[in-house]
Amino acid sequence: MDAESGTGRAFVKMHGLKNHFVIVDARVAPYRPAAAEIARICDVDVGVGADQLVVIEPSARADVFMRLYNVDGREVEACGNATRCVAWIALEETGGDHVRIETLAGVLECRRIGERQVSCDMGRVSMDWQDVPLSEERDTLNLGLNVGPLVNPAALSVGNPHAVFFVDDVDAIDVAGLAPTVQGDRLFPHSVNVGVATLRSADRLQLIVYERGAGLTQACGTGACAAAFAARARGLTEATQLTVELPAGEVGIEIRSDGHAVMSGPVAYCFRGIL
Ligand SMILES: N[C@@H](CCC[C@H](N)C(=O)O)C(=O)O
Repeated sequence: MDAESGTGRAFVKMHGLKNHFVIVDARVAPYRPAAAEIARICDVDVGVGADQLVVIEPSARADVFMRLYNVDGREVEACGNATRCVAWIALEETGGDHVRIETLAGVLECRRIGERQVSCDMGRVSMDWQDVPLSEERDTLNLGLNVGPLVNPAALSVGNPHAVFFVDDVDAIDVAGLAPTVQGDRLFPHSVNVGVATLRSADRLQLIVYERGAGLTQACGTGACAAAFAARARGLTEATQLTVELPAGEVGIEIRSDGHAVMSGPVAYCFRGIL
């Protein structure tokens, strides 16, 4: 099999709360797709359609290695919803209750918690400006960046970069219209996933995420981790177990005392095919 071309490869399409993934198993035959091919596969008009392309590779440190590409072809470090999907594939293969997934952001521990329900330790959330990364030293808790009604986000890394704005009513915000300006700010040398959140109660957040390289998605797992962590860091809540409501449904986020975010939520199969 040609490592550059996806033609003829089997894939499975899965989603985690309608965050859609084309998943290719490259544990036997290597697969390093070019940006144009990734864009074509993820384009629902000419390809399969997905928010990210996910490639499963062998790992020397964990059960599998998960490689992630955004629609624009950029390889990215982390994806919460894809982690649950790949974990479910590995859990079905092993029949066990626990799998380890290596990513560019580290090795993630994942557990079966029900039928097509997975819990993943997404690692330590960082508010160090160099980890996000930002282009210069700033207070990441109060970044002081304003774009229209979006004011003063927190900046965080969940392996990948996030800016989280808290607003009174997320439904009143034109997230798709405003987020590209945030992403283009010189503070974010690698761009950023933009989350807009409203605290609905002490342990419940509503969140919309405009993802880097994918735009508005129905759910973003790392975005949910970032919003829950930021809500606590800002002192908006003291809850350590939060429910995050995304357009397509809910994930549970536990913020552990060691700073790790543990995300729990569903996975679903859509269909299988040949590229
Ligand atoms: N949908 C994901 C995040 C995917 C990567 C993101 N677009 C980035 O560029 O960092 C999730 O569920 O976390």
